[in-house]
Amino acid sequence: MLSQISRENQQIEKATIDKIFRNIDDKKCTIFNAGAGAGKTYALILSLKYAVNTYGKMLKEHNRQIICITYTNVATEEIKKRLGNTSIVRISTIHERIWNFIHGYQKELVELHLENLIKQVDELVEQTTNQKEFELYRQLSNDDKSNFFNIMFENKDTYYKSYNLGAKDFKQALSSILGVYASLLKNVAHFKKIVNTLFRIGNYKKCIQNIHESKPGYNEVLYNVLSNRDQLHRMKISHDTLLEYGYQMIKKYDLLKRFLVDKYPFMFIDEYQDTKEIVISVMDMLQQFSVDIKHPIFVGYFGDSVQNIYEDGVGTNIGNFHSGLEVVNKEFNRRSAQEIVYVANKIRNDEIVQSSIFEDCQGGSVEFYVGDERDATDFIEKNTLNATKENPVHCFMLTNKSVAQFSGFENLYLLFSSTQYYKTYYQQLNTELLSDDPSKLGEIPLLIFRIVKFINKVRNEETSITDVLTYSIYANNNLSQVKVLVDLLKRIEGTTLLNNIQSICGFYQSEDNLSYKKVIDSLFDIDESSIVDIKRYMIQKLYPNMTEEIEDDARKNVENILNLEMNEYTRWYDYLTGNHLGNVVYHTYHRTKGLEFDNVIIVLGNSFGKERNYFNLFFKNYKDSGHLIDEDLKKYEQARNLLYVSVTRAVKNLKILYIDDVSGFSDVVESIFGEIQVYSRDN
Ligand SMILES: Nc1ncnc2c1ncn2[C@@H]1O[C@H](COP(=O)(O)OP(=O)(O)OP(=O)(O)O)[C@@H](O)[C@H]1O
Repeated sequence: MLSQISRENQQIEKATIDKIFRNIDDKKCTIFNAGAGAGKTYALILSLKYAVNTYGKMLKEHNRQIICITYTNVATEEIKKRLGNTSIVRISTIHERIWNFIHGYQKELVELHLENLIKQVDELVEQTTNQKEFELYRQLSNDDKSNFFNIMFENKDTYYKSYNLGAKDFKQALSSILGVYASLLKNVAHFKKIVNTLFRIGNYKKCIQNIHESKPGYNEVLYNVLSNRDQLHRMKISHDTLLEYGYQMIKKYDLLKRFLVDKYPFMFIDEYQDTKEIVISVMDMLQQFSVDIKHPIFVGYFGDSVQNIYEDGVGTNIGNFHSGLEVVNKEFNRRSAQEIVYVANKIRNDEIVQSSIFEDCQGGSVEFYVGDERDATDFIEKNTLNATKENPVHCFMLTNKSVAQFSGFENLYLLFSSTQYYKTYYQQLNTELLSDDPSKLGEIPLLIFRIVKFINKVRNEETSITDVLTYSIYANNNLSQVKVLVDLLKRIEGTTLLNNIQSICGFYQSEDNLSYKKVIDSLFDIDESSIVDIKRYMIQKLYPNMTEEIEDDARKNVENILNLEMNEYTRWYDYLTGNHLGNVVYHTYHRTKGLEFDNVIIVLGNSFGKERNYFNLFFKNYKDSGHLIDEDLKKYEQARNLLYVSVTRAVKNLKILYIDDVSGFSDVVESIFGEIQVYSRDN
């Protein structure tokens, strides 16, 4: 099955690829927008190879390169593997690339950073003048405001040490220090908001002053790949700010544009649909500029607007940000059996109607069952009896919770999802707690990920030293010093995450080993490497709008997160890093993007995330979606895209268990998936 291609189809496919090659030659910016499994990633690799073979010598002679931008680090590695070794193609995520574009222009970057700091100060000062939490603070005279700030600044240590205490103890710890300003403690949550904001303003102002005075460490902006929060006052930026700075720099400096278009005449972007608009604008700026100076570059976008599953992706709007793109289509499917392609076309229901490129494309299967949520475990068990570790069944689960439960880290998931931050930004859990790309994890999950990764590596006898220690550490120590350090790291122990962190911090305090301190400082990457600071940081991030009523719960929840067994964290870590140990592999729908599996089970239902009516909204409006507007249209398209991405991962066999009633739209379900079968545990 899926092996024989007629000469005619071969030629049609070749013509599509040739069209892309011609556009590369003619520097005609192109969008290859084709359905799932059409071979876009494959075509991208062929295009890269073509550019290398045709232009490699010239590029090398002129010290020029080809750029390929991928959506995740995982995709970067995959393309590197498939392309093979070449120094001419630079493959990376957009963040790494943008940083590479701008990091050499530190004078200009620092200027931009300074402007940003001034803007941030203005915005924070504005908050103190109009937000309700600052009401009492506003009543102070200017002298009192600065006295209050000075007192708090001098007593920063006490403030932070007391930060995690209950409201009563917190007030007690601070009231004597505050003297006449103790009345500000009336509402502890408001008080903390006031002090944190004033500290931030103070930090930013200090940083502005240090930049003006050219103090050491203030003549350079740093980007930390493994952190997703800005520390502007420390001259450190993270992902979003990096893109913003990149955009601003390229917009402002023609010389930089000139350098970039000369250096990189070919740029390829994979999964364009989920790329941020600001990135497309950067590409557009560069291309327009290249035309103006008569050194045209080639920009090629590879993707599928219907596979846009992240809200900040450009999707169908790409034309608004990069105009004049030449569209190349391909309507063959290279991945799946005909039975799956048929279902995919039906879901997509637009002008792209795929047919398999293979003559022997029959023999796959699609089965649609209706059952109960309680049937899911049984359904999966019965349908995976023949699965093996080498040939597993891949189950896409409707909820993050069930993925976590089946993968062995349900408690961790439940604790995070019950925090204030993730209750508010529920949709973010998908990426911020479950992404296989560390750069997409949330701030606290990423901190914990780093710690768990570090502990796992330290405990694993096969880990090499260079994997745990940075170059600067082992290069600045002699062998016996490195041994002392490694022995110390190996003494870190504990059965819970908290025990491990306590053990790490214990040695930090008791041992006089500078290298150890450096390793731990860069591991935690917070103000101070102490358990108090970690807790405070977790509370601040997971409860950004703290009120007195929720303070106790917040503290308890953070304690519970820390008190979870290390084994559970290791299972979460294995899940994130794709270290699958069983015959059945569980996925969130989002994580399956770009992948393909012979046998797929999808557990499906009406709701998705916090949305009660999601997939049912899609099925109900399927026959007449033209009347939908605004939120409903957005939701309809999101549900369609996610369903499309999911079913098109299957190569041969697809089984769907719908865990809600489908009677209101059974005709649509049947027209897409065929006969509806009723699943019952007793059969
Ligand atoms: N020209 C080709 N020759 C041989 N195999 C191909 C070719 N094009 C694609 N394939 C194979 O077809 C399958 C689907 O291709 P690919 O993953 O590139 O599709 P895609 O369009 O990127 O899919 P999706 O959008 O669903 O992620 C892969 O197994 C790939 O190796």
